[in-house]
Amino acid sequence: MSAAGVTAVAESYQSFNPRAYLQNNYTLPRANFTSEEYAVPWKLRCLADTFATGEIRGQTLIDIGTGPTIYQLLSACDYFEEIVATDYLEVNRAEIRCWLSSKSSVGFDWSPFIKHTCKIEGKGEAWEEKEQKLKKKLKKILPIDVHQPTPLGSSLSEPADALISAFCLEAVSPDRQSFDQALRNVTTLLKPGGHFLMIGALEESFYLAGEAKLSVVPVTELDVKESFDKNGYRIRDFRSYSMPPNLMIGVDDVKGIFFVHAQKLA
Ligand SMILES: C[S@@+](CC[C@H](N)C(=O)[O-])C[C@H]1O[C@@H](n2cnc3c(N)ncnc32)[C@H](O)[C@@H]1O
Ligand SMILES: O=S(=O)(c1ccc2c(c1)CN[C@@H](CF)C2)N1CCSCC1
Repeated sequence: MSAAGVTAVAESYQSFNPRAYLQNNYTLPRANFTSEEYAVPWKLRCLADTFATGEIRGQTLIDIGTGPTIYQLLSACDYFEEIVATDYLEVNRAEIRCWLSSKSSVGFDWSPFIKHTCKIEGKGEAWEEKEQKLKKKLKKILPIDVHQPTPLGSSLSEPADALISAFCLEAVSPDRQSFDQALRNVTTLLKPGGHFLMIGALEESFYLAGEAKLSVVPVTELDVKESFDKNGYRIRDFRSYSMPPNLMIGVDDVKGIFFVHAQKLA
C-alpha cells in the first residue's frame, strides 16, 4: 500500500459534497427507470435477483462505504435482522441519519428507487412499507477506513454474515495494490462462508462531487476477479454493464459497471 497515495486520497475526500454526488449520479439522466438498458434497473436487478435466491441471509449485513445512498440496501432488508451502514466521512453518515429521521422531504427522495425495487421483486410490497422496513433494520452508522487492517476499529463485535459495497474500493484506492489490500482488510469483517456483493466502476479514473475531483483506480473485470481470487473467495456470479453514451455526462469517465457475488472460503 502506498501510504502517501492513501493520504492524498483522504485529503481529496475532505471537499466531497454529498448532495452534488447524489445530483450527479442519482437524479436524471442517470436515474432513469424507463428501460432495462439503463444503469439503475440493471444494478437494482442484480441485487434483487441475488437476494431472491434466499441463500444470502443472516443476522448482520455491513455496507462498506455507504456514502449518502441507500438504494444498495433495499433488496437486502428482507434477509437480515440488522444492517450496518459505514462511511469515512461524517457528512455522508449525517446524510444517512437525515434520511432515517426525515418525516418529510428533508432527506434525499429515494422513492423512485424503492418503487422500482418493489416492482422488480414482484411481491406486491408497497414502497412505503419497504422504506419503513429498511429504516427499522438500519441500526448503526459507523466510521470506516478500508485502508486500516481493522477497518471498523473496535466498533465491530463479531464478523458479519454478509458484506455489500458499491463504488467504494476503486474510488478510494490510489493503485491496484491498495485496492487488493483494502479488499483483504474488509474481508476480516466477514465470517468464513459469508457472502460479499460488490458493485463498482470499470475503467474509471476520476469522478466529481461538487468541488471535489476524486481519483479512481481503473480496474477491469479481470482485475476484480483476480483480487477476489487472491483474497480467498469463490466467485459465484459476475455481471458487467457498459455505460451507454447518453449516461456519460462529464461527472466521471466510467466505462461500465461490474457486479460480483463472491463467497468467502470457509
Ligand atoms: C463513490 S462513493 C460510493 C457511495 C455509495 N456507496 C454509492 O453506491 O454511490 C465512495 C465512498 O467511499 C467513502 N470513502 C472515502 N474514503 C474511504 C475509506 N478510506 N474507507 C472507506 N470509505 C471511504 C467516501 O466517503 C464515499 O462515500
Ligand atoms: O451507474 S451509475 O450511473 C453510477 C453510480 C455511481 C457512480 C458511478 C456510476 C460512476 N462513478 C462512481 C464513482 F465512484 C459512482 N448509476 C447511477 C444510477 S443508479 C445505478 C448506478
